[in-house]
Amino acid sequence: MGDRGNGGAAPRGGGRGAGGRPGGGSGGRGQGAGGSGERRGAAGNGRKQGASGGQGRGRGRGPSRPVYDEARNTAYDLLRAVDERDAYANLLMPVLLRERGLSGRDAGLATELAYGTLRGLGTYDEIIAACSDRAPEDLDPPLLDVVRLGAHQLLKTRIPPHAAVGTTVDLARLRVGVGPSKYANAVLRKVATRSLEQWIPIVAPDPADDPIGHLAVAHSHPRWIVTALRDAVGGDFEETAALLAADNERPRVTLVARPGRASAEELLASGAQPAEFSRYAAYLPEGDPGTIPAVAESRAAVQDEASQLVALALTRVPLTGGDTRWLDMCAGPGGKAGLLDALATHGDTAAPAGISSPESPESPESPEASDRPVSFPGGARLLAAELQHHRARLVWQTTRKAGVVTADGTVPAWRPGAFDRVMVDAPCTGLGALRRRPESRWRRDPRSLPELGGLQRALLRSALDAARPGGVVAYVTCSPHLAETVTVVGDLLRDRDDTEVLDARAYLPEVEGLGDGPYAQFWPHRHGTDAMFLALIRRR
Ligand SMILES: C[S@@+](CC[C@H](N)C(=O)[O-])C[C@H]1O[C@@H](n2cnc3c(N)ncnc32)[C@H](O)[C@@H]1O
Repeated sequence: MGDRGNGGAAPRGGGRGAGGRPGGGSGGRGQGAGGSGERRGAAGNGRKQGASGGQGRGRGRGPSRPVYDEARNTAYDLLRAVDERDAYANLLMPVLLRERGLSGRDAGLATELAYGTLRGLGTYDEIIAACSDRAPEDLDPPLLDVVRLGAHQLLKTRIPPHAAVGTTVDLARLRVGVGPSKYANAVLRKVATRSLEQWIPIVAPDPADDPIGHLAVAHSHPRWIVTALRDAVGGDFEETAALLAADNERPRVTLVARPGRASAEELLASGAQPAEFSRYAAYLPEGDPGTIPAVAESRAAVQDEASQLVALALTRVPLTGGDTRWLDMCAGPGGKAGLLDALATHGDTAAPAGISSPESPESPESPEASDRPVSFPGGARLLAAELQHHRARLVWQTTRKAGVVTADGTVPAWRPGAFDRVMVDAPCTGLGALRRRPESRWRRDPRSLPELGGLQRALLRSALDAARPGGVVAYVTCSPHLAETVTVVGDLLRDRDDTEVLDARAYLPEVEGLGDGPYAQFWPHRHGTDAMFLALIRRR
């Protein structure tokens, strides 16, 4: 293919244009796969097929009736809902699976196809463009989604090419129309002529000319996100590529055993596997977490390990004086509040080596003389605040002893200096959790950064005011974007002489590779966690 010149991976059609780039420059590369605007309604006239592979159907192309494949139709419906209704894939998919009675292999296939297609569509659109005389953005969005689904199966799964093409053409016939199905067939047969590794150098910009554009296409991320992540890892392109690749992997399911209510050992006995970092965590290799008794009874929950560790780090900072009043200022839907509530009540019952209990003989006589991490003994109470009432209700459901209020953290409903420890898990772009929300990279918009930055600064300012002298604040984002992390903290603290930044890494002795300090930055490619950022700030 000739000079691409445009460089950024962004979805070319289907209305998911966040961070998109103009045009697409796909003209003239096609080899004649024409399309038709013909479109039909929903599925309904095909023969139903239970198995997901689409093999052994003993039919030729053309006049035979298309086979209805529940897994692929479900994946397709999810893609359409994401496009048409701005649905959240991770919320809608479990509903669709339940409604359609899909479980086991078929549920796994539907999920993999939908999520994988959403993650990879930046790359797939470039390849589709190279195989067609029509730019993806000029296709009818339903047809584009079908072709993307087919491309994903051909390029990123072990589904045999004939099954990937055959089932996709059937899907197109049933859901989009006979004419479009011919177009899908022609394009996918061309896509199938090369592997993903062979297509990348053809469709992506030369890395020597445009390294950001190359990574954007090769790893299916919008260009602005590649730039932001490159900056966040310190400018190293190899590490950026590793991070982008990790964003395209399915995240493992991590459980948290809430202290005093469950233990990691109990989760292991229920089929989970030992976790790498948190003493309260366990990994669930397969199956529905809701079937684990401790999870069903809210004594345990699904929670990324970095989320657990930033909450733990806040509780490990030694304090002078009382330590009974904690605040979670942005608590909804309640993941960190659930853990903080249990820690406040029962204490850090499973502290790792390197963390002493405040009473232990090796502790300094006055813990406040040292910044050495300590394990909290229990006996505090959490107040959880959340702006949105429906999210505050979720916090109320997930906590046991905490007080829960619907409140704007920037307009405090509490008096200044009221708390010993404050968590502010600020609203952010969520660039640290792209693995979890497959469509989110295409929805995020860099233009939201200034507004978010203003809110993040206001919340951190209010959190510092809410902490008493000697108290401690954790500023957390699920984004490594520098504009949401070090810039926010740096800007705010420049004007305040009543604060001291602690080395957050010292409170996470079980984790290496958290950066140069004083902040701690988790990474999917290093730790297998979300890219969570933590700053610990002591109020003087
Ligand atoms: C990143 S989420 C918090 C996640 C939560 N800590 C957890 O672990 O489940 C940020 C939350 O802040 C809430 N929020 C946004 N603006 C707020 C404000 N001014 N005051 C309090 N909460 C706010 C959002 O509604 C959202 O629920």
